This record gives sequence, structure tokens and C-alpha cells, in this order.
Amino acid sequence: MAHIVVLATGGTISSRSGAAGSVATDGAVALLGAALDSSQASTVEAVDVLRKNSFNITLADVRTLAEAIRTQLDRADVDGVVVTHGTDTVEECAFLVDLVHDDPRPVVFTGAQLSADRPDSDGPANLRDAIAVASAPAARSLGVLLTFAGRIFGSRGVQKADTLAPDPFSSRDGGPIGRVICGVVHLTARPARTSVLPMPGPTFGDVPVEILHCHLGSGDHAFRRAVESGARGIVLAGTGAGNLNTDLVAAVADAVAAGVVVALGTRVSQGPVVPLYGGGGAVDALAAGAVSLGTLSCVQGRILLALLLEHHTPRRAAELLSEYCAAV
Ligand SMILES: NC(=O)C[C@H](N)C(=O)O
Repeated sequence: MAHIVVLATGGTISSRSGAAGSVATDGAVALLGAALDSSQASTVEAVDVLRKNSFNITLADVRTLAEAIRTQLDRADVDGVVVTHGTDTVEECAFLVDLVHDDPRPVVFTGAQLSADRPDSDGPANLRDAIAVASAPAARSLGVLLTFAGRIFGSRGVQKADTLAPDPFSSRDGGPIGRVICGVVHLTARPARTSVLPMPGPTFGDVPVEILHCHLGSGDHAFRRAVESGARGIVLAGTGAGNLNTDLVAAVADAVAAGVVVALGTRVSQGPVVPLYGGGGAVDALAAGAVSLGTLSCVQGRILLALLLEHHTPRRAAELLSEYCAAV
């Protein structure tokens, strides 16, 4: 029988509603109490790591969670780890954990769209499914996964695509890699994975990497202010296939010359960055020294860039970012 550890971090799956709105309340023991009965095929252990809605989770918290997962995987009696997490930022947290995950045992994130005090909450079923995935031999060596509403996703590319839908996740340029049907795990694809990166260190929480959204008439003001305020990395969510504008391209060249790593993504939810246009488009942005994120989303690109900048010089971080984005 598989032994699974459930790490709770908060989110709607643990939230209860009051006059001040829904607030993360329940810990791991309560979550398991609502989800499991005596017919469970695995033994399950409960550990609390954080109790926050995920819009309050910081890079330092993500490091705390990555360390907590590592601690559980240092145990020979653990066959897999489940993390309950808010859906708002789970795509960032799961991606960081995946980047540093150096173990065949599954780590599976899940959460809920309806809070724990609702009789129709999706949390208990999602948690049961995540435990089934973490226990499944077929889920080994697939990296960090997300299970939600019966579907299984690789962490790279997963994104919250609907604020309220019961199945809010999609995958950029891909789809789910499997399903859980009546407690049985069916896998139909394997996520693409690259080499494992070093764990975040004590300064990970302080690496200033900003994301700026390009829009009609956005100019270069917000970008130059971010550089002046000490950003070491800036992810630009360009329009279309990664287009900026002529003012912004000039500001990117100045920032890169000053040692800031600029990553070029897109504000569009599907499709890669491709250098198609000059005159302020992606052709000029890349010529100015920006690094293409390819198909990686801006929020996941920011996580990767923060990790690289914690461990490397700006020049090396830019090279590694480029290599990673070209590889998958
Ligand atoms: N459904 C959710 O979990 C959303 C919640 N606000 C969170 O991300 O913590």
C-alpha cells in the first residue's frame, strides 16, 4: 500500500466564508477528514506548511514549500506527495517545484474552486484524485503534476484559464496528460522535462523580477521606472507573438546594457513568441537583447528567471533562460 504525505498550504480548498469573505482556515487534518473514508487504497499523513490564499504567497513561501517537499522525499517510507494550494498562483508554485524536482516519486498539486464550507465543494474529490495520482506507479518520473476536476496536467504550461469554472485549468500549447476516472489513473502523454535546477536559496524571496504588460499606447515609462527601482529581471508580456513598441525597444537595449535580464513573453494565452515584425516588434526586441520565452507563460518565465538570477550572473542567467526556453 502506497504511503502519501499531504502538505496543506491554504487556498479555497481550505477556506471558510465569513463576513470578511472567504479565508483560508482548515489545515491538512481537516482536509483529509472531509475527503477520505476507510476504503482509501493508500495510507495518508497530514502536514501543514502554510495557511494562505495563494494570492498572498511569496517567493519565500514557495521556497519554504519546496524545502518541505524535499524533507518528505528524504524519507524512504514516502511514495508520493500531494500539495493542496490555492488555484490563483498554483501554476507558479508547481512550476518552481518541478524545476528543482530530482526524484521519480510524484508530487501532485490540487485545490478547489468552491470553499470547504460549501456542501458542493470540489475539494474532497480533487484531493482524493490527487492522492490516487501520487500513489500510481504510472505517475512516477513525470515531474510535478496538477490534478483538478478529474484531469491531470504537467506543471510546465498549466495555467488558470477561467476564474470561476469548476475545471479552470488549461495547458499552453498542449492539453491534459491524463484523467482520473472513478479513482483510476489513466495517463495518455508524458510532460517534456529538462535538466533539474538547484533548489532556491535563502535570497530567492528577494530577487526582484517584475512582469510588465504591454498594451495599446504603453510606451516605456513603466519599464524605465522598474529598472530605476532596482529590478534585476523584467518579463515583458508583449502583444501578439511578442511585440513591444519602438520606445520600449530602446529602453530594453538600455536595460540589457545595464545588466538587467529582459525576457520576452506574450500577453496572449496560447502560442509562442516568434520574431515576425520589425519597427518595435519581436524582431527588434530580440535584437535589443531580450530573451524569448518561447511558449513559456510570463508568470512561469518570471519564476524561472528569479531562480536563475539567484544562482548566476545576469549574463549566465540570460544564457540559461534562452537554453531552457529553446529546449521545451
Ligand atoms: N480557488 C482558489 O483557490 C482561489 C483562491 N483565491 C486562491 O488562490 O487561494
